[in-house]
Amino acid sequence: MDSSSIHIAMYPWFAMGHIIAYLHLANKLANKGNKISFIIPKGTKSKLVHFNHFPNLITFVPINVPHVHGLPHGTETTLDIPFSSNTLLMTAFDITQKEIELILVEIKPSIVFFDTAFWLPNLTRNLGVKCVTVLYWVITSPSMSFIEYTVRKCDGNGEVEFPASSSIKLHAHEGRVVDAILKNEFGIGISFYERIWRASTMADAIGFKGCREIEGPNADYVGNVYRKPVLLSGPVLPEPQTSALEEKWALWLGKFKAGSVIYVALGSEWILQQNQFQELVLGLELTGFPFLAALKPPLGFESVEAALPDGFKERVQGRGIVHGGWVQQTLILKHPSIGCFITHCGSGSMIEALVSQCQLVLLPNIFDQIITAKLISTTFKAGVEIRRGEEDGLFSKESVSEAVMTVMNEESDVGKEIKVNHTKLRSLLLSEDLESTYVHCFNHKLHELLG
Ligand SMILES: O=c1ccn([C@@H]2O[C@H](COP(=O)(O)OP(=O)(O)O[C@H]3O[C@H](CO)[C@@H](O)[C@H](O)[C@H]3O)[C@@H](O)[C@H]2O)c(=O)[nH]1
Repeated sequence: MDSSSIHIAMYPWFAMGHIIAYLHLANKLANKGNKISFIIPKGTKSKLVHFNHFPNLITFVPINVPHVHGLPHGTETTLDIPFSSNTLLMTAFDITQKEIELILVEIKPSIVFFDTAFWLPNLTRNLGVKCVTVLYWVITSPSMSFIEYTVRKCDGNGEVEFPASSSIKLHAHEGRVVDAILKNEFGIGISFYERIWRASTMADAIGFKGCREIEGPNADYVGNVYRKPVLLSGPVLPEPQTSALEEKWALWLGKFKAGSVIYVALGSEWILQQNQFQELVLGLELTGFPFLAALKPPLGFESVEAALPDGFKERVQGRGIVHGGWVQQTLILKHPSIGCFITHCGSGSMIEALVSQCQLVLLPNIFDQIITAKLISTTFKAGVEIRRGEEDGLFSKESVSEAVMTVMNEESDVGKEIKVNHTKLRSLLLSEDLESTYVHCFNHKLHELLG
């Protein structure tokens, strides 16, 4: 390690969206010569090694996830459980505190990146060396600033000016999702918002994945609220995977003409109700386009096959697949046959979507996804949201098909406008200097934090 390199430890929340995004950042920082100790649940390693481009500098530090009553044995990430059980997994995450302290004492990093582990800054006080903590959010800054603004508005305490570009109107069902962030328990005796508040108050600096060109001054708003330095890492574009697309997908996708296949994936957490699962796949059928849907089995089902509508499999034979397992999303999005991506707008998928050539259809579920979907569909007009009931938030097969047809119909003016706007965002994100400048400044700021 040369004198300008830093030893950084990273401990993201046990969600693949967080872990993978942290690993992409680890690659960018390793490329600058820094050494990273990447703490992960031990069973996730096999899904992550392909993303590690600097095995000489990025070391996985596997830990055991403690068992918590109510979670299936062996649960390690949100991928393994329904969303409603995330609070139990968060309890398990909090129980790792002692093990994390022992690891930090042993490896003595100079900087620790963390997100939902609000207790982590306290642990670094006893390491015997200076250690700076960075609360690094892979959740976008418009989402975080929206939550902070909502809290301050309710308290009648809006002394920090809110970025006007982010004044967002929510439907009734979306408002309830934001309310849950503020009120529901997430881990024992603490809400998600209180976690955010404690972590932001305790950290030495707050970092965000993202760039001002797309997300505006939202990160600065959050920094001002907590009076903390803000670091922006830039979009942290995924590095190409070191593996090739699985042959079965390459062969299947290769059967269709360029830009004709709809790819659907709703991230690693969202488990649909059976009715919504069926409306989604029936909507795909209705479009008449070929499709590949990578979905978790709906609530109460062991497999996706068991939950399909009657006769569906036979009707879409040869042109549609509903797959219940993990797929190589970044490689699928690069396949020339894919023309449309129905995404839940998780921050990882969104960036992958924006740098792809696909038309975007948006189906958000939880709070940050809702804010991101509004930014992309309303501010940038680079995607179309699937219409849902104002009160119940439900979508129908007709609304799924309608959104897809809007962007896939070559005669549609809206579709054409969306393509142009998406191309602008893609060009911005892929422009030669954008990412390298952000990473350079981010690395520089880390050195400044160390004094
Ligand atoms: O079959 C799959 C499914 C997902 N992925 C990858 O897994 C990541 C998923 O990340 P993301 O799109 O961010 O979705 P979630 O895992 O659902 O994300 C959680 O974490 C995100 C980051 O905080 C939040 O934005 C989301 O709201 C939250 O659900 C992406 O890189 C995908 O490419 C695959 O490779 N294969």
